[in-house]
Amino acid sequence: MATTLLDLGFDDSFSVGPEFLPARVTRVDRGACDVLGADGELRVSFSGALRRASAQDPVALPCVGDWVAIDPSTQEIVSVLPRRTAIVRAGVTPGTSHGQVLAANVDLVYIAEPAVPSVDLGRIERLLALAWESGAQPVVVITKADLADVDLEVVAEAAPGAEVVAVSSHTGDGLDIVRLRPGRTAVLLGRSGAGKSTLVNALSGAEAMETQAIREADGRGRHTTVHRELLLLPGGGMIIDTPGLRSIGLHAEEGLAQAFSDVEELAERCRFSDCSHDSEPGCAVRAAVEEGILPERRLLSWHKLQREASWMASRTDARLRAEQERKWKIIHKSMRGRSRP
Ligand SMILES: Nc1nc2c(ncn2[C@@H]2O[C@H](COP(=O)(O)OP(=O)(O)OP(=O)(O)O)[C@@H](O)[C@H]2O)c(=O)[nH]1
Ligand SMILES: [Zn+2]
Repeated sequence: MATTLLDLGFDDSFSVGPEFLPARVTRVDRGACDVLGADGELRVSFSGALRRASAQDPVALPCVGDWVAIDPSTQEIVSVLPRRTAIVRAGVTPGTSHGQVLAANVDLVYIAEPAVPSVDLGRIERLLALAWESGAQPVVVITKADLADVDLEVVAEAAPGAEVVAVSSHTGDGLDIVRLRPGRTAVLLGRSGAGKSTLVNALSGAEAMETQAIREADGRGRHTTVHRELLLLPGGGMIIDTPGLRSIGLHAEEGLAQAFSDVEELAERCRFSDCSHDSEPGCAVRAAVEEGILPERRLLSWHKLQREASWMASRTDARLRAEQERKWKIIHKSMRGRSRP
């Protein structure tokens, strides 16, 4: 069965000029991309204009999941189409755009959290903030559900607005709930060892991702899922597996507000509109904790992630700029190397 643009998630909201071909990025490395289009797979490079634009602003670089316009005569990407959703690594300060887009045009964010040793609600909350910030719909996926019973109600309390499901890639339980309709794209987030690759393999019914055995065989050990890849699943739908996002920073103020919509709602009744729910008089959030309406853990989490978000905001801009400049130096060096006779 041939893959159509619709199967890849293309719709009226994306458009390219008549002289260009639309295609979806499945992988990016060293200034080139693998893309999938109506005519199948292609390896394409970046046009000069795109290189220049990306040097100014790394967010202009194509990333996995992007829809791009290809010039068929040069096999180059001439532009990245406006993203419907974007998972961004901390560093995008509002008003500037020094950051890194990890995945684009994702419909669902699967937050994988293993049932064992124990479900870490704090990590789920942090990834939920990131997910909400992306514009995609989060789903909390408790993995390895064959190993422990998890109270999904407790998880749901930490995840207002998100569906919570339990799956086992080993027994197949719950897999049907996370299967995707054709044209839909999910990205998997979660710490290393959460069972992301195993879940992708279970959904694709094949060894689509590098397995741990291979990783160990090549002597590099674990944590070496190097390439972000967009995979077409056999029953339709696409899944993006990113490297273990353990250190993903938080820069998601709106996302935080949504991940903590219960706290935000209570905060409307605080005496001060800028209440930090700390020691201010008339704090409705602390009152709710005292009355047992809001779990204290939720308020502590909220404090922790708020602090982290503002710390990231002050720190990441400079660091990311340096990182991107270094990257571009390497790319420019390799381009110079290539043009020598
Ligand atoms: N019992 C059980 N074990 C699982 C399940 N899913 C994954 N595992 C095991 O958990 C370990 C880690 O799984 P991976 O799929 O490699 O985890 P990952 O999230 O891809 O890890 P990184 O690539 O490091 O980010 C492996 O030993 C898997 O066999 C499951 O549903 N049940
Ligand atoms: Zn308050």
